[in-house]
Amino acid sequence: MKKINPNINYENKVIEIKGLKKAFDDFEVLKGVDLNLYQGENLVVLGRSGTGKSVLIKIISGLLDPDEGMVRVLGQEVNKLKPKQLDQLRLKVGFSFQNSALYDSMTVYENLEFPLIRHAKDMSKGERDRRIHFILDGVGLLQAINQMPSELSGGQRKRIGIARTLILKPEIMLYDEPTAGLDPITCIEINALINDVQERFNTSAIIITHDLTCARSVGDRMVMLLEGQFQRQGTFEEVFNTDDERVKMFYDYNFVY
Ligand SMILES: Nc1ncnc2c1ncn2[C@@H]1O[C@H](COP(=O)(O)OP(=O)(O)OP(=O)(O)O)[C@@H](O)[C@H]1O
Repeated sequence: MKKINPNINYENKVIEIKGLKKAFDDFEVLKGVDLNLYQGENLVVLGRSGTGKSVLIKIISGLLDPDEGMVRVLGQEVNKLKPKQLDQLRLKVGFSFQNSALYDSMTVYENLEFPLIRHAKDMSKGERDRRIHFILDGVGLLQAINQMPSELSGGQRKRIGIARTLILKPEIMLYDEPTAGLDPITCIEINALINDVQERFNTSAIIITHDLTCARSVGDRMVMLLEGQFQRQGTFEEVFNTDDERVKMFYDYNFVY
């Protein structure tokens, strides 16, 4: 269970969402979602498969347009931005995908250098080198710097994927199912890393997960998407202390086999 985090700034909303709606044909996925992410906070978004968690994250990162509602990220309304402004904003929002998607033909070093060459064109080779060492040290994998992704375990690849997202120093991290497909011990390590990233790099984060052990250990707050809306939110206990059968089923699925 996570301790109360004194570093969250509840005066500063880094993401603010109001009345967000999104449908595909006549299937309404998000039916008027309100959500705030505060600076320094790790917010967990829970929900069964197909409830619209990924759609939410895609709208936040400007990959999908909302049908209705307001989505403000770092003070900017995402769907009102011109393509160049959106590109600039995206550099401040790190997206850690489910399958870390490293480039197999590049070493760990080259995987981390690639986004810097592309997006930080003024950075000298020496600065890039220092940044890569700093970030790799931060995720505990400096020793893997010259290895190929194929030589790493699933958990290590996940760490490098997170490192690659961190390399551009994002203010917000979006983690999509960070522990999916990992064994329980590696899950614990990734959960610890997510908390470490929050502390060391001062990031705010949205973590999408089905894994309640992950939710409980990384979430300062959690919200549960049920039938297109956040119907439960608060601490882990506040979310799950309910007679709502839909919520109980979600809990039982995780802890009772
Ligand atoms: N581009 C799209 N076109 C049509 N339907 C879509 C599109 N993207 C998502 N959907 C539908 O929206 C619903 C929510 O999808 P989403 O991927 O957000 O679910 P999820 O909660 O992330 O699920 P999971 O936990 O399985 O990843 C699904 O029914 C999906 O089929």
